[in-house]
Amino acid sequence: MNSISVKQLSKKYEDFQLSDISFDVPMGTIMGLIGENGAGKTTIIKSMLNLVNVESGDVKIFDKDYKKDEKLIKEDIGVVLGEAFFSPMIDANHVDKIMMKINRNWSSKLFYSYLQQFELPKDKKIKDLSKGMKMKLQIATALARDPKLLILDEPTSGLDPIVRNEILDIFLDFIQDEQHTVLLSTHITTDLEKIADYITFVNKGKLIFSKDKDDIMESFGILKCDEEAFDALDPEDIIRYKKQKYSYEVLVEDRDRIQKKYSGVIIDKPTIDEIMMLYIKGKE
Ligand SMILES: Nc1ncnc2c1ncn2[C@@H]1O[C@H](COP(=O)(O)OP(=O)(O)OP(=O)(O)O)[C@@H](O)[C@H]1O
Repeated sequence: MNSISVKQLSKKYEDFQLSDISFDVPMGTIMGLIGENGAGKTTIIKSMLNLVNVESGDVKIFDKDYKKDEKLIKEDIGVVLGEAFFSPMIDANHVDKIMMKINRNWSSKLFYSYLQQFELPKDKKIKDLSKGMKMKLQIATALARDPKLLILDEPTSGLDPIVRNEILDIFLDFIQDEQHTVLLSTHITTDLEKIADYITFVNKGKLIFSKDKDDIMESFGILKCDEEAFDALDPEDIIRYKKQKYSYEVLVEDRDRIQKKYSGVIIDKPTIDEIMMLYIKGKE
């Protein structure tokens, strides 16, 4: 069963068009949403949460319609959008009191256990917390509602590697029972290499791919060759390429097949960053 199913989502801003975005997130998995600044990641998340009006698209969360069943669905979603979420003048104790009143799924016990785990003070005003501490407080607040689905926009940006790893471990723990799901957007693709099951890549409002991460890592390759070998490549095998001074870097898919087809060429296993860079900056 899919926790999230997005079909042909389109949203237009004056200078930006999100076109026909479709992807599924199976229950019990972590999906990473990647793309450069302004690619449309936040717009996808906001559209799915019905925070902005879309031109078209069909979004199902827990198999329910995101607009018709919005209230019901949102009881089971923890959201971290990376924006100010409470008055800067209150502290974590106050957050607990407010959330207890407005959310029937709220667990103070869980909240305080996350505060302890994240080493967050209970009585320091939000305005006096560091950027990383503010983000951790938001994540603790989202988790303390005991949601089935966590949706986070750049949850680890600005956090040091140790805290980032702690947070990634929390996401991994969260999905352990196969009943919980995480969708997060990020620029830190190495985080996704560690924890994601699926990756959805958008560029300039268009879907490039939505795939199983292990398939991505096993299938894509960067072929390195000289001009003569490049000229001999079948254009169908070239996804994108970049010309260096004396050589070419070519993004290919199904690298074992390509390796057999062109003997003597070097094909490296790429990182997600390298795949992204070649898709965005490479020539077709
Ligand atoms: N409310 C708005 N009105 C007009 N344009 C908007 C609005 N919100 C976003 N946009 C535009 O939509 C495009 C996509 O923005 P979005 O925030 O979705 O990108 P993103 O992939 O999340 O980028 P980043 O990684 O920088 O957060 C940008 O060109 C942005 O300027």
